[in-house]
Parts: sequence; C-alpha cells; structure tokens
Amino acid sequence: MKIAVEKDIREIDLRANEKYRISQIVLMENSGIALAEEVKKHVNRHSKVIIVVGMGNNGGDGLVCARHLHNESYSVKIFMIGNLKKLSEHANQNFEIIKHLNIPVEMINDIGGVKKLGKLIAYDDVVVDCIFGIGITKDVEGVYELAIDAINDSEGYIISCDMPSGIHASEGLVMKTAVRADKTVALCLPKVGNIMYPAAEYNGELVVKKISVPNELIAEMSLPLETISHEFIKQLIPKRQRNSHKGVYGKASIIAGSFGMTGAAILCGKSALRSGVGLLKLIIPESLHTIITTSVPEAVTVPLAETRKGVFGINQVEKLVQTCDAADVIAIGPGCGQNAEMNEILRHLITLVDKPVIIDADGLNTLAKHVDVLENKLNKVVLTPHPGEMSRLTNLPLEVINQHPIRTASEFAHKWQVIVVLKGARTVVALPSGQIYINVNGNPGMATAGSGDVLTGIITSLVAQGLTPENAAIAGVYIHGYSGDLMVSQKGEYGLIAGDLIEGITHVFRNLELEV
Ligand SMILES: NC(=O)C1=CN([C@@H]2O[C@H](COP(=O)(O)OP(=O)(O)OC[C@H]3O[C@@H](n4cnc5c(N)ncnc54)[C@H](O)[C@@H]3O)[C@@H](O)[C@H]2O)[C@@H](O)CC1
Ligand SMILES: [K+]
Repeated sequence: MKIAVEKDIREIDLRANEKYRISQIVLMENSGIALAEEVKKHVNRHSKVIIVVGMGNNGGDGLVCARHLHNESYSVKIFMIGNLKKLSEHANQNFEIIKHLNIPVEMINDIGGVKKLGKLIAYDDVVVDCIFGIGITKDVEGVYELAIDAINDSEGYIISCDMPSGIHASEGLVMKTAVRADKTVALCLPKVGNIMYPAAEYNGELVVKKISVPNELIAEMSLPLETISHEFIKQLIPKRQRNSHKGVYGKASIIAGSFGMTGAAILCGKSALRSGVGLLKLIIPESLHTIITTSVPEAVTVPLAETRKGVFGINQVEKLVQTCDAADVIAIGPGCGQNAEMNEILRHLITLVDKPVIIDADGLNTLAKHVDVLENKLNKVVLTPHPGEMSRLTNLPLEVINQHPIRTASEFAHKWQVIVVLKGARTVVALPSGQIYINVNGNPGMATAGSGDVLTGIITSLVAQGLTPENAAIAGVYIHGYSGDLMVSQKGEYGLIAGDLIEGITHVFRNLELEV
C-alpha cells in the first residue's frame, strides 16, 4: 500500500478539487462519516462520545463525525481547543451547522477546561481525538499538552482521526507528546507517522479508510513510498520448474567468517541454501574449513590463506576474484573482520568484477572507509546496514539515522546509486530510482545476533535465482520478517534465535509454494 507524507496529501486535495471537482468540504464530510463508522463499533448503551477538536481540518472531520453520530441519537459532547478565530474555513462551515444542533460544546482554554474534560471521560466512553492531524507544525505545549495528557490518562476508548495528535505525519516523530490511541482511522492513505517508529506505537489498531479520492488520482501521483505487500512478494518468487537442475537456480558466492565468527558464515550460507539457490560457494579463511564443511555440507568451500588473527590474509585477492568469476552474485561481509586485505577484496569486487554484490556487516564497515569506490562500481550493489553501520557509512550521528531512517537511506541510495536495506523494526529498502519500500512484518524476537546474516543469505539466494537485486532486497526483508513471525509463535520473542529464522524460511517458501 502506498504511504503518504504531508505534501502528498496536500497535492491529493488540490488535484481532487481542480481535476476531479471534488471539493475539500466533500472530503471532510466523507472523513467525518468514516470516523463515525469506526466510533460506532466501540460504543454501548452507556457510552458517551467525547470529541476533542482543534482548529484545523482535523477538527473539521471531528465536527462532521459529531453531527452524524448525533443524528443517529448517540450521546455526543464536543470540546474545542484553540482560538476560534483561527478555525479553518471548512471546519468553520461545519461549526456553523453544529451551532444549530443540540450538541453540547465546551471550549478548553485553560487547566480548568482540561480538568473538566478529564473528569467527564468514563470507562465506557469513546474519546475521538481530532486535535491535530497532518498539519502539526511544532512541539505540543501548554493547554494542548495538558489536554493530550488528560486523554491519555482517561479510561475511555481512544480513537484518533487520521493521526494520533502530536505525531508528525511526514517524519514519524513524536512532537514532545502525543495521544496514545486504541485505534487510528487514517484517511485516504496511511502516512509515514502511522507506519514508522517511534510514532507507530501511538496508533493502536490502524484502519485506513477511503474518503472518495478516486483511484485514478492516487495512481497518477508519483508516490515513492509504499509498504511491502504479500501479493507483491508472491508474484516475485521464482517458480521451480519440473524439468530443471541446480544450474537453473543460480550460483552464489559468499565471502564470510573469520576466527571467532564462523557462525556468521554458517548462518548466511544455510539461509541462502534454504532460500533455494542451486549452487553455493562459501569463501572462508582456511582454519574454518572443517567446521564449515561439517555444518554446511551442501556448500562448496573455498578456503583461503589467513592472517594470524584468522581473517583473510595477504595476496588472496586475485584468487578470490577468480573464484567469484563463475558466480551470478557475490555476498561479502558476515563475520569477516576488518583489515587492509578486506579493503582490497571489496575494492576489487566492486570495481573489477561485473556481478551484483551484496555487502553486509564487516563489508560495510570496510566500505565506510572508502565509500567513493562505489563511483566505479561495475554492477548493482546492495548494502544491508543496521543503523550503526549506516551511521559509519554516512558519517551522520546515530540519532539522525534513528530519527530519519527513510531520508538517510533514500539520500544515500540516490547519491551512490545503490540499493540500501536499512534494517530496523521497520526496515527501509531505498532504491536508486527513488522508490522506497517499508517492511511492516517481523517482531522484536528477531533483534538477535546472526539475524542479519540470515537476511543477507536470503537476498543473495534470490539474486542468484534471477530476481533483480532491487526485488531481491524487497523480497528478502519480507521473507525474513515473515519467517520471524512464523517462528515467534513457537519460540517466543525471548527464545527466538537466528538459526530458527532459517527453519522459518522453509515454512515461508512452503507457504508461498502452496499459495501459487
Ligand atoms: N485528503 C485528506 O486526507 C483529507 C484530510 N482531511 C483532514 O485534514 C487534516 C489536515 O488539516 P489541516 O491542514 O487543517 O491541519 P490540522 O488540522 O492537522 O492542524 C492544523 C491546526 O493545528 C494548529 N497547530 C499545528 N501544530 C500545533 C501545535 N504544536 N500547537 C498548537 N497548534 C498547532 C495549526 O495552527 C492549525 O490550526 C488531516 O489530518 C485530516 O484529518 C479532511 O478534512 C479532508 C481530506
Ligand atoms: K488526530
């Protein structure tokens, strides 16, 4: 599903009006009706509906909702917060109607008004939060902050209109404080603030409602952001043919492991195999050979000379590059360690070997020292950083990455023309074209050592099987999260480990096979 930022919604409103002759007041009417429909699901015969409205169009939606509920004989009370002189044009039109109806309206101007609101809300009540939507411009202070606290402290069921008030629609940030809703009714499209953390925690259940914006209009907008859908992934997954052999499903070379980090190579390799690659070569420091062949007997191993520290040693570059020549895709980084040899290996792979390269973990830490080698890349490059690695790649503080993951990933993808998979509770896949995919499956159990190695294995395997690196990155994060969600039901969030994700991959592909 497409995801909007504030300016997209402004553009949608403008086009709806100018091209399709659908005025803002019609959209507001539909928004208020959609909101009322959701409210009705949560009222009982004891309930009051308390609608708290601000001075913008979000408040206008609340006034429409109040009118429709009142017409259907629900017990409605409106609290208005702000300076009435600043009421938006369309909210004001609706306020004029409300004045003629028998709906009680109170102004909240000070702490007294806030206390009155707080006292009124009882256990069975529904509070409809229409203070701010996408129009929030600054931190929430003063009486607004107190009103939001009162709503959060209440025992009522809280429904937010469009956005929980206090959430920045485009950045997904909390503007000092925000309503903690039980349900959020997003209008027309979900916004970044409904999807990305920390804001997403404030939504409660997220429902997206159509408000009569034509599908044609949405289709003609160039909206770069979207969530990864199951349907999309299903049609990407390569079908296995009856009359086929291992060569059909691609050759992957994975450069991984070092003394003390053998597991990364094993996890990454097993994950690639479980994701369907035909032939797998594991290129590893030689002392790991026995343990790796025992753990991943299905892979061909290429042991290379190593330093005394157990990382790839000097003069191995040429041999390694030769070894990769026959591969359809190369992955480098899991558990590799960092040394001068790694710099050289990476530079050769990116600038002299014409194959897609997936770079993870220590591959990224190595790349961070010489990002400009990407200027001379011969083929597509996929980077799979976590926020710490992204911070090293961009030289931006970690807080900036955490606060603006979409922006940092997409700017880097655009600048260096690479595919960036910025990992997190909402993994962002940013493509050089400017398209951005957000993954919404997965769970906190997956925040565990080795989880990233498994993801790299899946992406590598999918490229080997013929997916474009862009599609492999998108499908990879989805399959990884899907696996985590299947396995967490057996292992729990504490018990889930990276090896379980590899087992989960088999169930994911089995489910996808059965759905075809
Ligand atoms: N296409 C759509 O999705 C439509 C959306 N509509 C609604 O319109 C909303 C957007 O309306 P607006 O642009 O009027 O914006 P909002 O209603 O979200 O908020 C703007 C108001 O809040 C004030 N404000 C902003 N930040 C503040 C702060 N920190 N402290 C105090 N006051 C603050 C502004 O001065 C202004 O009065 C959407 O969220 C949605 O609810 C519908 O009415 C119509 C169509
Ligand atoms: K709201």
